[in-house]
Amino acid sequence: MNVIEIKNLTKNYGKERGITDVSFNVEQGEIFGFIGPNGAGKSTTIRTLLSLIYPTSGSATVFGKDCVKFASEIKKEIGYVPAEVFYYDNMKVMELLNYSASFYKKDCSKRIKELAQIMNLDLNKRIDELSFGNKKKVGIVQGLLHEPKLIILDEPTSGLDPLMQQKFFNLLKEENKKGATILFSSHILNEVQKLCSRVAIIKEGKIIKIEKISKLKADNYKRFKIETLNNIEKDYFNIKGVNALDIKDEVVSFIFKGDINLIMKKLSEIEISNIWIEEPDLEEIFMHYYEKGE
Ligand SMILES: Nc1ncnc2c1ncn2[C@@H]1O[C@H](COP(=O)(O)OP(=O)(O)OP(=O)(O)O)[C@@H](O)[C@H]1O
Repeated sequence: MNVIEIKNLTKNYGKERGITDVSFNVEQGEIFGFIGPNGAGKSTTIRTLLSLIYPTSGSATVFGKDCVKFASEIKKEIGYVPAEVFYYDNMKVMELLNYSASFYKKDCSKRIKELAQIMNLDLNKRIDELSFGNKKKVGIVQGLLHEPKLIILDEPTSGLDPLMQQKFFNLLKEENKKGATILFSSHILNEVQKLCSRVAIIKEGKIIKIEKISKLKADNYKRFKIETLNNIEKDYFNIKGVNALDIKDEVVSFIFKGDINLIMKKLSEIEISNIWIEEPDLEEIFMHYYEKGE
């Protein structure tokens, strides 16, 4: 069963492009990633799903219900963590969370305390005393306190330190084990890979690929920078999977996609003095692979 079904969803902001003909489904029990560079249309898609904005054309359903017609009913089942959180500064964290909980007809007080403990959030602080990261944690607790069946997260990790990100990911995995379906939007491929089973990739308002993470992982993108002891022939690295090749004197750099053994063999045949192997960011992968339709 599909918890989310998005069909040919288009949203224009006047003459500005928002999203164009976006279609994808999220199955029950999935952790589904939604990735794309800044301005690609992730927030627009999510905000349309939540009826915070209305589609220009196309439709979407959540739990089989049209997201515009049944907006208020659907909202009770969704936990939403927005990309940016704005609060009334003079409220205490606990007051704010109790206020949020009052929209759901159940006692959320135990869960609020549990979540605050997991996320290391002081419930007695005033909102205006909190750092950006701690405000983000308030948004996370606010989104999860009613134990929603569908969790929608829009770039939720910005502002969280690596330890807290890990705790948050564990929390999401637990919610998922308990049965929650998760839509996780991000522009960081690496974090989506850690958590999700499938991803939709959006670029300039259009879905360009829907892929299993296992396939993306097999693609194994790496950025190489190598310092060689001798000058390298221009076409030495001209092999399948190598992109953005740049050779300047003894410094060679490129992005590689494919069987890592192939490139290691190539490297073992030349004398090198230094090497850096890093994860390319999503922008680079988009620029050098998806744009070319590889
Ligand atoms: N309120 C608005 N008015 C006009 N244009 C908008 C509005 N909100 C978004 N857009 C445009 O819609 C497009 C998609 O933006 P959106 O915020 O959905 O992208 P995103 O993938 O969430 O990016 P980011 O990671 O930067 O938040 C962009 O071109 C943006 O400029």
